[in-house]
Parts: sequence; structure tokens; C-alpha cells
Amino acid sequence: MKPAVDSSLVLTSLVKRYGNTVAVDGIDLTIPSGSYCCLLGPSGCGKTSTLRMIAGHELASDGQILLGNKYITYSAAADRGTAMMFQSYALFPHLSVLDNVAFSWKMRGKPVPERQARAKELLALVSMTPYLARLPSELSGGQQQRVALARALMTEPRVLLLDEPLSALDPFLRVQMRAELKRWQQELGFTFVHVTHSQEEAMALADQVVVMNHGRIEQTGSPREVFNAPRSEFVARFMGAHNVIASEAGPIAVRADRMQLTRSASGTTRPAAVKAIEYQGTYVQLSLVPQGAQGEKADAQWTATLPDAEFDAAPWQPGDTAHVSWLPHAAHALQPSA
Ligand SMILES: Nc1ncnc2c1ncn2[C@@H]1O[C@H](COP(=O)(O)OP(=O)(O)OP(=O)(O)O)[C@@H](O)[C@H]1O
Repeated sequence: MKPAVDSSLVLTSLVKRYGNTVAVDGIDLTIPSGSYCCLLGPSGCGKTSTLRMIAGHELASDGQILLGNKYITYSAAADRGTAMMFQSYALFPHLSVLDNVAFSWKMRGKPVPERQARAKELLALVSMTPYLARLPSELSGGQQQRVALARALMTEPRVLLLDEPLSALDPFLRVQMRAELKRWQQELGFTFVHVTHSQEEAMALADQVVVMNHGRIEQTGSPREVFNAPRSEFVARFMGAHNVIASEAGPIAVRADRMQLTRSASGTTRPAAVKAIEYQGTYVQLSLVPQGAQGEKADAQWTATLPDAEFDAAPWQPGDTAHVSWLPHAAHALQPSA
């Protein structure tokens, strides 16, 4: 049921100021129609403000928002063609599942059979047909979330906005719901914009990851592009599993699993003391302190991960000296932050 409507979003020089605080500092972003976009970044980087400006829950201080071929920058929230799904599901506690979902059509004066039929269709999409008569208090967190999604879909949005939708769930349910979100987005075929501070969640879900820092976009790309070629030190550190290493040509990023360790020095290796070893199941993680490397900060620490079989064949001990190297293509030059 892929709709043919254009649900692309274009943000141009978008700014949000709260008094003297610049929460979003002139971002430019194109989100293709029908894609899954994750806005990713640490607390306070401006991702929720960006989402709320798209939703119309905050007015942009400057810049433009284009949905399809229509500027919605100053439109009322209800007229934008967007729907928001919140972290707290905000269902009406006294209404049944069916009535919660049908509510927006009731407000629009649609007849009972019509609104109930559509609500049932959407509740079937989110596998909630057996629970139509329940109250929200009689549902689990994951089930409440499904109902909240069905309710958001009743408004027939072209863009669904999700603000940390998985953060209230336990880790097991989070992974399950994540897979379902992806499936629903593919079935519905329109644009999803999902705010998260979890790089793991963004990598699992997104077609396009947008890494934000201090109200600006640090990097945009597919999860693979962003993970394998972080543009800045901030992105390398935020995505995790990377080392930021000083080199003559400036800082470089090397993935932890691309660090090669040997027991003797050669021309290109750098010495490091093995500080700690953690067994992680399929791999073993070593914390390394570089020894007298030029340009490294005094508190620099590197991480190397070795497949468990490789580690077991020649185990390292804390206090050992490892000589570290990497293949040329494993090193990525880092730019200064935006
Ligand atoms: N209503 C507000 N009034 C004043 N300042 C605000 C308001 N909302 C957000 N801010 C500030 O704007 C900046 C960006 O906030 P925003 O909520 O967009 O970030 P975020 O990346 O979504 O953070 P989090 O992950 O913690 O929700 C922060 O410095 C925040 O304190």
C-alpha cells in the first residue's frame, strides 16, 4: 500500500531560538519521500526542537520547512500532514482501544461505522485486533505504543514524527518494537522521522542518519556511510567503536576491530600498554594506553576488539605492551566539527 504522494521534507536554514539559547542553528536537510530518517545526537543537541518545528508544536524562528510541494513552516499543526508519536503514549485512559484510535475521526464528525472500520484496519496493522475493548491501563507498554501508532495513523499523515518512541520500553521489547517500526514504515511507504540518542537504534532503523551536535548537523548519510567514514571527531566518538588517533596529517579514526596488535615493534607500529581486558562473548575488548605517541592527549585511550578465537590463540594480559597498527584504508581523516 505504498502511497504515490510526495512525502519528502526539505528543511532550509532552519533556526530555533528560545530567548538567548540557539537550539537549532540554521540546518539544511533533505529527507527523501518514503524514507526512514533518524535524528541522532546527545541530549540538548536540538533534535527534539527540530522535530517539534516540523510537527508545528514549535514555530521556527527562521528558515523554511517544505513537505512535498507545500511550505508548512507556519501552518497549524493539524493542517501539515504530519502526525507525532510521543515517548509517553498519551492515550485517553477512560476510552477503549478502539475508541482511542477512532477519536480523531469522531472529532471530524465521521459516522460510527466508518470510523470504527478504519480504526479496526489500523489496529489490525499493528496486531492489536484481540484488544479492541481493553482500556489502556490493561495493556503492556508495547501494546500501548501500538495503539498510539494506530491513533497517529488515523489522521492520514504523510510524515510520521517519533520522539524517542522506544526509550520507555525494556531492552527486549525495544528490539522487538524497533523491528516492527521498520516493517510498518515499509508497509505504509511514507516518511518517518525518528528522534533518538541511541546510535544502535539509528543504525538498525534508518535509511538516513542525521548526526546533530550543538544545534548543527555534523554528518548525514546511510548508517554504513556514517559509521564507516565518520566526518569529525565528534561523530567518530558518538557512533562508538572507533579510536580517534593523532597523526602527522591530523586526527584519524580507526575502528576498534581494525586495530592490529603484535608483540614486537616494526616501522609503523605504535606502542601501547594493555590496561584492561573484557570478555564480550564473540569478541574480547582491550583498553590500551598509547605510550609516548606524538600528539596524543595525556589521557588518550584506545580500544581494540579481537575475535575470541584470535585472542584465545595468544592471550594478552594487563601490563603487556602491544604494538598497534592498521591498514592504510582503515584510517579515516577527520575534519574539525561543524
Ligand atoms: N522550551 C524551551 N525553552 C528554553 N530552552 C529550551 C526549550 N526547549 C529546549 N530548550 C533548549 O534548547 C536546546 C536543545 O533542546 P532539544 O530538546 O531540542 O534537544 P534534544 O537534542 O532533543 O535533547 P534531549 O535528547 O535531551 O531531548 C537545549 O539547550 C535545551 O535546553
